This record gives sequence, C-alpha cells and structure tokens, in this order.
Amino acid sequence: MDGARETGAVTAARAGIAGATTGAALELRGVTKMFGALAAISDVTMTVRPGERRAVLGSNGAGKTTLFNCVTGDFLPTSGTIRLFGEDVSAFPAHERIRRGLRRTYQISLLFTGLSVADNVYLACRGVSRGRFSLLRPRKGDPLLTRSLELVEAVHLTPHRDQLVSELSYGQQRQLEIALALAGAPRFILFDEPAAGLSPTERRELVAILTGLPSHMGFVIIEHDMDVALRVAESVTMMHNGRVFKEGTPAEIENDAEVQELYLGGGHHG
Ligand SMILES: Nc1ncnc2c1ncn2[C@@H]1O[C@H](COP(=O)(O)OP(=O)(O)OP(=O)(O)O)[C@@H](O)[C@H]1O
Repeated sequence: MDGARETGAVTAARAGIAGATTGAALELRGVTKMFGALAAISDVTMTVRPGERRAVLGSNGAGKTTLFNCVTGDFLPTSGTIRLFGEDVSAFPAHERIRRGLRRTYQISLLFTGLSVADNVYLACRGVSRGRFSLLRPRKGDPLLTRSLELVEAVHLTPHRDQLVSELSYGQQRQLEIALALAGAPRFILFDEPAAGLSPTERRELVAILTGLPSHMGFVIIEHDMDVALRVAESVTMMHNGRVFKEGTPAEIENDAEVQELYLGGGHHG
C-alpha cells in the first residue's frame, strides 16, 4: 500500500539524488528506523544542498520527528546512510554531529528563565566556544559578547535584550530559542515546529526571522502551519506513513491534487 503511494515524482527525485553524492549539506539514503515491528520511517532518501531551505510536511505520525532524531543522532537509524557535508555520520553520536555544524531547535523550551535575553545568548555562545569553562564575567570588547548581541538582533529581540526570559511572551521565547540554535555559527539547522503556539503576528515575525537568516545557512523545518512552511522554504518533502510521498517546490506541493486530498483535506487551497 505504501509502495503504491510512491509517485513518479518520488522516483524522479530518487534518480536525481542518486547522482548527488557530493556537495550536499545533508544526504539521507534509504534511512529506516524501526521501533519493534513499527517502521517509524522507511527507506527515506533525501538530499538538501548547502544553503537550501527545506520544509518537511506530513500529518501526525508521518515520521517527521523520527527523521529529525535520526539526523541529529538522538536515534541511530536501523538501516541506511546519513551524510553531513559529505561525511558519513550515520553512527556518530549527537555531539559529533553538533561539532560538524548541525543544530536543532526543540518543541520544548530549554531557556534559563531567570536570566536576561542577552545572558542566555551569551552563555550559548560561550558554551560552544573554547574556554567555555572559564567563569570570568564578559568584558567590553569580548568578541562573544559582540556576537551574542548580533544574534539577539537577528531574532528581533534587541529591544528586549535586558529583560528576563520569564518576562517575555511565548513567541519571544521561541525567537530566543532560534538565537541559541544560531550560536557557534552552525552550517545547518533543524527547526522543529517553530510556529507551534504562535499568534498570527508572532508567525509573521518568525517568517521574517527565518527568511532573514544568512543565505549560506541551510535548514530543514518541520511545520504544521503550511503558510509558514511554504513561505520560508524553497523545497518541500511531503511524508506519509514514514515514507517520502512527494518532493517539489512550495507551488508544486500546494497545487498537487494528491497532496490536497491527503493533507489539506480536499478542497482547501492556498
Ligand atoms: N520512541 C518511539 N517508540 C515507539 N514508537 C515511536 C517512537 N517515536 C515515534 N514512534 C512512532 O513512529 C511513528 C512516527 O512518529 P513521529 O513522531 O516521527 O511522527 P511525526 O510526523 O513527527 O508526528 P507529529 O506530527 O505528531 O509529531 C508514529 O507511529 C509514532 O507512534
């Protein structure tokens, strides 16, 4: 049944991917993750170019989070290969993938709520730098201090930089989490439903932040909000029952009759 769902688009994408072993930021080949007898993801093949922004869509249980966990090293795949910037990291633990420039955000908050916005970002920058065990206070001219204020600006929180995290709105806290993921100049980021729980205004802010990231910084975003996902991504992988169901541009995915039937609930459009 799943096999029958594979479309010509997927077959064509696979053919393209087969030749693209070099130069990819992220490359998955035949990745499967079993939980007992359940295949959470099956034979997932996907290539993301450096700087590319890819959305991974799919209904609940489609396998999106499992896919992320396999890429980050939180789970080791049952079979298949994962390459980061050409290097086979399939068996690497999470920290080795972080060292290679991979970052992720989580749906749960990992912030220090009793510290200010600027201090949270400074500590994140410190945590990924040399000398991270030093307890010295930051001094004026400290490059990490400068960098952390740049990151606060990149997530549009400069007016709130001295505020305690506990005083921020939920949306601002999510913005701050993006700044933490940007610490240490990552090469590739996985965003796990960054728009979840945000108001329409906060969603617009999120779209502006994500589209404003440096162009060399590729990312994959899991997002239930199609509007956000299709506005920030240049390519889309649609998953269903643990498999890649379709790949295409946002316009192709949005206008695809099978996608509309499966995911958008029939007549919904735009
Ligand atoms: N640790 C686990 N143990 C057992 N089964 C799991 C585990 N994690 C995920 N699954 C199962 O794998 C399948 C895919 O789950 P996954 O969370 O990856 O989907 P998803 O697309 O992220 O869904 P959602 O949008 O609800 O987060 C589901 O059937 C889920 O129940």
